Amino acid sequence: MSNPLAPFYYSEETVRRFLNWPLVIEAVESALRAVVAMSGSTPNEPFVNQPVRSFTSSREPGQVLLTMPAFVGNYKLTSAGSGGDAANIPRSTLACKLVTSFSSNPQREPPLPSINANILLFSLETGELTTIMAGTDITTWRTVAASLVATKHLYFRRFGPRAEREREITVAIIGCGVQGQMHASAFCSQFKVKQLNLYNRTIAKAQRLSEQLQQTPGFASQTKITVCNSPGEAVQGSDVICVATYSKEPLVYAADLRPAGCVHINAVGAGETHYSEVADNVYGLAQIYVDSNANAQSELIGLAAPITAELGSVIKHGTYPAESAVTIFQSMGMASEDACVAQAVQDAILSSGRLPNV
Ligand SMILES: NC(=O)C1=CN([C@@H]2O[C@H](COP(=O)(O)OP(=O)(O)OC[C@H]3O[C@@H](n4cnc5c(N)ncnc54)[C@H](O)[C@@H]3O)[C@@H](O)[C@H]2O)C=CC1
Ligand SMILES: O=C([O-])C1=[NH+]CCC1
Repeated sequence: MSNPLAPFYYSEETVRRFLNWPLVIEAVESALRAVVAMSGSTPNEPFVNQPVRSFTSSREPGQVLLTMPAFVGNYKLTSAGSGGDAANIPRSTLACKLVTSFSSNPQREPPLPSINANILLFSLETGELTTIMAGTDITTWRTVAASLVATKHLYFRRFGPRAEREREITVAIIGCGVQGQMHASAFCSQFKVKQLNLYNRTIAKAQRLSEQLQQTPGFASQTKITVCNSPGEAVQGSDVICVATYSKEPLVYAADLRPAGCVHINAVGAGETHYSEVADNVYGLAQIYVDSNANAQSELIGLAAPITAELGSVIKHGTYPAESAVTIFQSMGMASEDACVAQAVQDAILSSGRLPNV
């Protein structure tokens, strides 16, 4: 019998209470691994059916609606975060994220986020819509988690299995909007960041982020923060670079990278194309990793260099880059990441005994 209360609704405020790094990182890593397997290729292994997402332009340039469906089969969520009876049981999720990107929203009065999302979860038995979950924070957290996972496997693991806990790094954040802010705080909380370089087109925004970070309880006191006057200044001497803007012009150039290489770049944002923030001469010397080859084929047309591999295959097979490599994680964002995180959040909410429709 249908649930008379369906679909359940979980607000942004409720979702936020259940987001934490172990839960989100585990769910995102599950999605990245699962996407490597084709549907039904190995029985009982995790797999993803993820058709290419659609982009619908709205009234003005810079206003777009993305439709992001995914089925993730046979994956496990074991972290304490997802908890309850659901822990460690293979599960499957059918979901669709609807997300808009309106790049001038932060200039509105009052300002609004550029990215606004909702995630729909469907019954595997009947196909009915069971849950609508606010997805704006999930989008931010899962995108940052993908960068954290990429940095662990494409940068730190070059230096051994414990390097992400032991090795001190300098991190550059280019673009201090919603993504840049969370990249900055997450990288400082998850890794040993000795130097954090912040750059934003409007410098005051980078200065505000610097002050906020320093006032955050528990913020790593060993991290020195520098607000930079140019992206080049932020990039120079950095081991890890996270770039998350709407720039149609390159902000990261080869001449600014450490001459000895040994650099990892998380290319998160986009102008008209995903790869416009990083110069062709960086792509030319780098190994390029993506979240999904299938999405790359339709969304990275014109990329200046070939793709090395999916991040999920590096995680699965331990095929880490050489120490001196320059690597780029070209993050596009995947529906399967949203599906796995939304499922983990729903599990955590239900195991807490919290009532839906809040
Ligand atoms: N890879 C993924 O999975 C995801 C990627 N994104 C992308 O990340 C980027 C940032 O998103 P949010 O932080 O939510 O946006 P936001 O609007 O909060 O921040 C954007 C930042 O970029 C800066 N910026 C904008 N245009 C610029 C330009 N032409 N040159 C230099 N700086 C510029 C702004 O000053 C602002 O601080 C966007 O391109 C968005 O589409 C967002 C969500 C997921
Ligand atoms: O994956 C995602 O949600 C997005 N990628 C670019 C804009 C939003």
